[in-house]
Amino acid sequence: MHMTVTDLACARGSLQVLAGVSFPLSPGQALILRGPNGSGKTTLLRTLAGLTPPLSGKIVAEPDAIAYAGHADGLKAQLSVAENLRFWAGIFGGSGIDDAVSAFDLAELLDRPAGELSAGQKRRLSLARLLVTGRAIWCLDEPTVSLDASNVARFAAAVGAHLAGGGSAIIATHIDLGLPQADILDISPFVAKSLPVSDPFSDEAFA
Ligand SMILES: Nc1ncnc2c1ncn2[C@@H]1O[C@H](COP(=O)(O)OP(=O)(O)OP(=O)(O)O)[C@@H](O)[C@H]1O
Repeated sequence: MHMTVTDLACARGSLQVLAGVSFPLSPGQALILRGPNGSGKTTLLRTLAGLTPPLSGKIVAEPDAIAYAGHADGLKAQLSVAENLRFWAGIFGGSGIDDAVSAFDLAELLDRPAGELSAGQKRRLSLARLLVTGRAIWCLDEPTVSLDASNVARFAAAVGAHLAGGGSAIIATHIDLGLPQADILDISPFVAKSLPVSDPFSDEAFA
């Protein structure tokens, strides 16, 4: 599924962060966002995912094409691993949880409450939810935080399989994910002078 971003300007809180961001994203393509701390990678991903309205510009994609995974794991602590996955599969109308369980090696953890998992296990469960959404375009913000080397490789394999199936991904990361086919988008040239926004949008309700 294609996405086209044209001349996008994005804000966070009361400040404009990015201006003039344009890129196409094709089925099978991974785009790695690079840029120093505070340059606007999270802001761009949140805007693409619809959590923050753009100041101007266009994002053209099919409705309900995007799945977003941000810094927070977003798990239901009292529910088990299996219940969390089934919950999200129900929300997104996905076909089941087996592929997600296997891709992120969660079989041994299925009956454990999500709140009692280690940080890396929570992250694996959080990322596994992407597979149950059935959505084509993954917007991922620092997805490998808390993952050890073997689980970074597991994540890269899941992204590779998603791309091979015609999906696409935009990933903000400071590490090398081992995705040789990925393209790089350095957002530094698009960093806006910190202009105040006339009608600030508070996104804290989503936090
Ligand atoms: N909740 C917020 N309210 C207001 N401004 C914010 C908020 N979160 C971030 N910012 C500001 O928005 C700008 C862009 O931040 P953003 O988190 O998008 O950068 P980033 O490239 O993802 O950074 P990092 O690599 O540190 O994760 C920064 O100047 C930051 O201080």
